[in-house]
Amino acid sequence: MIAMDQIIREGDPILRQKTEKVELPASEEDKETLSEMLQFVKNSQDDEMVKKYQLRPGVGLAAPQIGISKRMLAVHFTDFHDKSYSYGLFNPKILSHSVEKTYLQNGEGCLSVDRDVPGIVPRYARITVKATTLEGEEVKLRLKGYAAIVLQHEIDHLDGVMFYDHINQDNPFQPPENSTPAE
Ligand SMILES: O=C(O)C[C@@H](Cc1ccccc1)[C@H](O)SCc1ccccc1
Ligand code: NI
Repeated sequence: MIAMDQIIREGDPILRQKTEKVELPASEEDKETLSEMLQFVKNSQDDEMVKKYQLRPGVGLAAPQIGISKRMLAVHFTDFHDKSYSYGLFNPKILSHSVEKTYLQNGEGCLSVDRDVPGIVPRYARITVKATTLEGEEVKLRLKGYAAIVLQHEIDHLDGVMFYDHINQDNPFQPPENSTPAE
């Protein structure tokens, strides 16, 4: 079971590396790792598990955050319209995105960042992502709003990008042009 002491924190160079594609069909080892990542995210939303193992709640986890520089991530969340997402994804790739941007009005956090970094994080409002699921299925996900934000946050991790890299340093709370807050 993945615990918080296995989560890599900012400052570790692995969080700034571009990850390697996973060879498909995925090995049993890679499938086991991705399955454990998905289970960690689910556990982080279970009150008893959070209390028992001092977990920090999360909606996603990328492989570099547990020290593995591979293109795989797990997400488990319900968006603001009660649509649920639960995936382990190999080699996710953003095929296209909107010009329009969105953002969370309270900014973002990160399981690898043990400090508040205030500011608006501009994200594409709509994205199309292709990937291979933990079950080996090729999927094309058309995402908007909160779901688009979560996947962009996690895919950023696979490219060594942290959420605060996107914050406007001159005016952190200035909404980006052509943007609406996620709802
Ligand atoms: O560190 C991670 O990658 C997991 C992040 C993902 C994330 C943060 C902000 C916005 C979108 C995705 C954690 O989920 S941060 C904690 C958290 C928990 C519940 C809801 C939002 C953020
Ligand atoms: Ni993060």
